[in-house]
Amino acid sequence: MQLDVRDVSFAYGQRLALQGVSFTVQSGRLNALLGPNGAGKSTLMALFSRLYRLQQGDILLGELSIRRQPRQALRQLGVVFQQSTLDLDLSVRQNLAYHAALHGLSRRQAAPRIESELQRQGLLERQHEQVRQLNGGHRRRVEIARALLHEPKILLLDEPSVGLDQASRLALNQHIRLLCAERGLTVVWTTHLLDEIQAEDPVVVLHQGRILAENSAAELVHSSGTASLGDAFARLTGQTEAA
Ligand SMILES: Nc1ncnc2c1ncn2[C@@H]1O[C@H](COP(=O)(O)OP(=O)(O)OP(=O)(O)O)[C@@H](O)[C@H]1O
Repeated sequence: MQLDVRDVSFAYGQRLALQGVSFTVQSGRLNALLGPNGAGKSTLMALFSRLYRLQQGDILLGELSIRRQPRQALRQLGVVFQQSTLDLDLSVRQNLAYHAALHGLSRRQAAPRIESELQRQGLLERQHEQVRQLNGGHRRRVEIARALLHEPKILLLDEPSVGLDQASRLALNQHIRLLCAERGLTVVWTTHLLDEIQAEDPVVVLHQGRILAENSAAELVHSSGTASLGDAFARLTGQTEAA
């Protein structure tokens, strides 16, 4: 499912965080939303998930407008926030069951979905362990399994690899790509870590609340006449590092 951001602006009081932001997220792909600290990535995520109300513009999930059909639109969306929201004292399975109940799934509906998501995330054998026992990478996977329980078409991941070691970061990135390929999931992956982005990935570059570029990573490098995505990013934003 495609996601369209149309002329979205947002201010915290006098402070303008997003200014006339428009871009399209491609269906069934890992789309990178790239920007340095303060670019407006988290604000956009909060608008996608209706944590904040739109002040100007609209966001479309397929044909569904967040402004006009908020409930139906939200049903298409799974979200993993930057800060973990798992209950560390509950088991993996209990965390998922609790979330399923919040989404109005009966136990009978929830059980097979929980099984299949845990299987897909390679966590079925660990379902009865307390989340506290898991490492950072596995906790992220529990959150992803939980975000996919209601079978959304679009998954938002806000800086999902923050706090993970290099091996877990890579594994998580590959895992998400597999979900895109296997079930046509549309993913928005916000990051400031350029090595998580591959040449063919659609990339949106956000800087100081504005879109600076929207293209594949390879095209961004090509059109900026630079040698790497890091250099292209530096040229676009005037920064040497994305962080
Ligand atoms: N609650 C808030 N009140 C006032 N200003 C805010 C608030 N949240 C964010 N901002 C400001 O809005 C702008 C965008 O911030 P946002 O957190 O969306 O950026 P970001 O790209 O997610 O950065 P980071 O990677 O640091 O999370 C920044 O200038 C920030 O200072």
